[in-house]
Parts: sequence; C-alpha cells; structure tokens
Amino acid sequence: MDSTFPTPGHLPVKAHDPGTGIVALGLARSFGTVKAVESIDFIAAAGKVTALIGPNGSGKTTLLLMLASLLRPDSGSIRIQGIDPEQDARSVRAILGWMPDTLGVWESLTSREILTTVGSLYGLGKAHARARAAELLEMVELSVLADTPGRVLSRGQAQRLSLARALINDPQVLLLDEPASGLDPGARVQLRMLIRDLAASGKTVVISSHVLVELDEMADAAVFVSKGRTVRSQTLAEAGAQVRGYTIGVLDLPALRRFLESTSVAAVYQPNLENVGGTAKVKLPGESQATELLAALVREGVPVSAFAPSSGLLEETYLSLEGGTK
Ligand SMILES: Nc1ncnc2c1ncn2[C@@H]1O[C@H](COP(=O)(O)OP(=O)(O)OP(=O)(O)O)[C@@H](O)[C@H]1O
Repeated sequence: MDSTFPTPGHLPVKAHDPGTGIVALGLARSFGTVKAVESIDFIAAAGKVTALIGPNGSGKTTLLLMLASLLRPDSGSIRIQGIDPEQDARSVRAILGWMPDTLGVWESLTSREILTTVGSLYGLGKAHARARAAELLEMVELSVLADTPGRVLSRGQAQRLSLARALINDPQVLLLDEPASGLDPGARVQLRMLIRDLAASGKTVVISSHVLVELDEMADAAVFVSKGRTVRSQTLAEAGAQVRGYTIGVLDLPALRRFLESTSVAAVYQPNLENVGGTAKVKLPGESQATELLAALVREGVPVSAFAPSSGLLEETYLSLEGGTK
C-alpha cells in the first residue's frame, strides 16, 4: 500500500513504510441489521502503543477481530505489516498476538500445558514450546501456579495467562482487548511496564481499554471511535497541547479571583464553607500556559495549595467527543 493517509493530527504524510504496523481504511462490518463498524480508519505505528477508545458498543471488539483476521470486513482494506488478512490470514496470524477481553481457559489443563499446547499450534517444537512457556510464566509471574489447573485461576491470574498466551509466538503485532481488566494495582503497573518494553522493542501494540488515565501513561497515540466510526486520531503530545480544564486550590479565594480577573482568565469558583479558601476551575489552551499561570500565581503571592488538570489527557478528548456525538 503506497498512498497518503489521515494520521493523528490529520497531517497528510506519507503514511507508511508498508512493511510495518497496521493500516486499516474505510472498514465496515454489519451483523444482520446492526452496523457494528460503519466507517473506521485505524493506523497504528510499529514501536508505538496505540490506544483504541470508545464507549460500550462502539465497535472496538469488532474492529480488533477484523484486524486479527478472525472476522471478514464487509468493505475496506487492512494491512498488517503490509499483509492483507483477507488474502493471507495464515501469515497474519503467524506475526500477531491476540489477547481477547475474556480468555476461555481449558479448565483441566495447567497454565504450563495451555502455553505449550498453544506453542505447538504455532509450530514450536516440544522443547522450544516448553522453554517459551516457562519464560512467559516467569514474565507474568505465574510460575508458582504453572502446574495448577486453569479452572482455579482468579480473574487477574487468567488475564496474565492470556497475555502470556498472546506472546507465545513472539508476535510483531499485539492486539490487547481490555488487558488490565481484573488486575490489581501492582499487576497493572507491571503490565504498563511490560507493554512499554514490548513497544520499545519495535512491536506494534494496540490496546482497547476504558481506563483512560492508565492509557495516558501507556499510549503514544489514540484512536477514538463512536457508533462504529472513527471520530478522532491524536498523539498524546497533541492531546497535551489541547485546551484542558485545570482545578486550582487556594487558601485565599478572593486573592485568586482578583488575580484571574485582572488577567482575564475565566473561572468557575467554589468557595470553602469554613474558611476563605476554595477552588477555581479554568480552561487553559495548553500545558505551557498552565505552567505560566502557576508561576505567575506563585510570583504574585497567591497561596496556591493545589494545581492540577481536572481530568486525564485522553479523558479530556473523550469527554469533548462524547458531548459532540450524543
Ligand atoms: N456477533 C454479533 N452479532 C450481532 N451483533 C453484534 C455481534 N457482535 C457485535 N455486535 C453488535 O455490534 C456493536 C459493536 O459491538 P462491539 O462488541 O464491537 O463493541 P465494543 O466497542 O467492543 O463494546 P464494549 O466496550 O462494550 O466491549 C454492538 O451494538 C453489538 O451489540
């Protein structure tokens, strides 16, 4: 494929080294009369983590299934590392790791047996499959449960096994559907580090998730979908540069109000009931303006006790889109 595509920020750049990442354009897929995916463009670069974000029922899983060659699109084109899954599903599956939102575990098999079995399905020899299974069990910290049956795994443990399963063939492209769901806070931090490492090693990583704050720390770019359509693509740097709500906490609200009014910054004020302090909510055009405002407040002696974005970067975009798509 060799043409120009809309990229995050909508800059028409030469999209692609055709050998890398994912390029899906104009995708549509219906189930009977339900248009699960109506018009989705999705680009994910190699070496980056791309978030797929959208409300329930917006078509994320349907899109991932098409990218994974498990579902045929009614129309549109897909290239995974330059390969068309409709023409060559086998080659796509060989380079792809798929972590579904819920893992069907073979209940009587142990975690080790599940991984070695999947390994042999990918054509790994017995010894290689066993070694790879041991390595992955170690990586997702399931070694102690390696020989207990799948049915006794907790939801979080099953999620970790699912991730290990998705990595068995050392895939170049990883599709993760809600990977953090069911994980405790410690396991979420580990997952985040693991995903960053996988991207740093050159893999194309796609994550569908509702936990937007977590994606802020994990993703390089995001594609927002709603009602089966792509409604926005942006990099995290672009998200950081957009208008954003900030909450300023002060010990002296009248002093803050005087300062903001003198500099024509509009705000919504919320006084404390028991003292002269309170909070103000403001909209600022970007992170550098936020830095400047904070510095000016400190310089002017306004007693600031808190200064923080009112929501996460991606959450800000999500909420603005939600408002516009309802
Ligand atoms: N096999 C199917 N048969 C009929 N309708 C389907 C099928 N799969 C999905 N749909 C419908 O297509 C729409 C998109 O579903 P999809 O699962 O892709 O959304 P999603 O964004 O992944 O949702 P969630 O965030 O809740 O997981 C929904 O209205 C869903 O009911």
